[in-house]
Amino acid sequence: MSAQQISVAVLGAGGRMGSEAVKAVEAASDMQLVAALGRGDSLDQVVEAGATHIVDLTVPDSTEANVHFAVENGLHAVVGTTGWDAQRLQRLEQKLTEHAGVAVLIAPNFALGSVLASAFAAKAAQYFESAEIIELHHPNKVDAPSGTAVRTAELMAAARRELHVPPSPDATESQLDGARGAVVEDIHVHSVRLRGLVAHQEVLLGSAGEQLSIRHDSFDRASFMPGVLLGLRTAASRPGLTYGLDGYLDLGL
Ligand SMILES: NC(=O)C1=CN([C@@H]2O[C@H](COP(=O)(O)OP(=O)(O)OC[C@H]3O[C@@H](n4cnc5c(N)ncnc54)[C@H](O)[C@@H]3O)[C@@H](O)[C@H]2O)C=CC1
Ligand SMILES: O=C(O)C1=N[C@H](C(=O)O)C[C@H](O)C1
Repeated sequence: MSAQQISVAVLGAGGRMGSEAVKAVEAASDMQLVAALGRGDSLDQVVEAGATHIVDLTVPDSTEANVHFAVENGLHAVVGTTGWDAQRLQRLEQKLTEHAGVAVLIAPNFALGSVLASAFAAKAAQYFESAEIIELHHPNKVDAPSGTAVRTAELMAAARRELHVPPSPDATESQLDGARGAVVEDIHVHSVRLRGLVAHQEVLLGSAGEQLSIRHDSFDRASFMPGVLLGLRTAASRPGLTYGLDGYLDLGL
């Protein structure tokens, strides 16, 4: 093993994403897969195997404990699992202050096109009256709205606040529960679950007489793997918490 090799443990290795990540790490000449864990496996295996990095692609209920374990053991973590709300992020930041030099990347979406689409949407949301998000996924997804949609809404809302853009106009007075979707920081988010889909998102922006749609489609989970590898290659040089793969990219937007 060369000195520069990254020793990776994949958590959630039997899942849709985890199994892709196992293949991607095995195919990377600068990485070595040292452990592949599924539900019920002891995290101690990660340390015993000599991992320097973990990739977490598990479930929202498990990810926080997995990442805290990694940090406590001095391992860098690249995390794609959803469920990282403000409280979890805050607890993780606190934990990282006790373990200087350890890096965690929480990436709601590893696909470069998706990261770009969210960044474009945030910029564009400053210039339109109305802004809503539709996310569309395979029906086996356990969470709604998607982590990507939540992050996109947060970025859009922050950008709109910066320019004092008022909330989107909406005259709805009565509705069936859920008819207007979930509301994330004033942005309505609609979740579609449909057999045949993988991971898709459309941001709709409207002003008088015009509409801009910003759409991204992942047709295959291979689309997420360059981002996973980028995360693994970059993490050690970016100690502390990074939320969003855009934090490792120079998007200049
Ligand atoms: N950031 C990104 O680009 C992407 C993120 N995701 C997210 O990744 C997560 C996984 O998605 P999928 O692979 O589609 O789900 P999945 O259900 O196919 O895979 C999850 C796997 O984790 C295993 N698991 C559960 N708890 C575990 C634990 N404590 N230790 C080890 N393994 C454990 C399960 O048995 C299962 O095999 C979801 O939160 C999903 O939203 C999915 C696609 C892209
Ligand atoms: O569960 C999925 O499939 C995906 N999950 C992530 C999310 O919730 O945003 C990333 C991508 O959308 C695929």
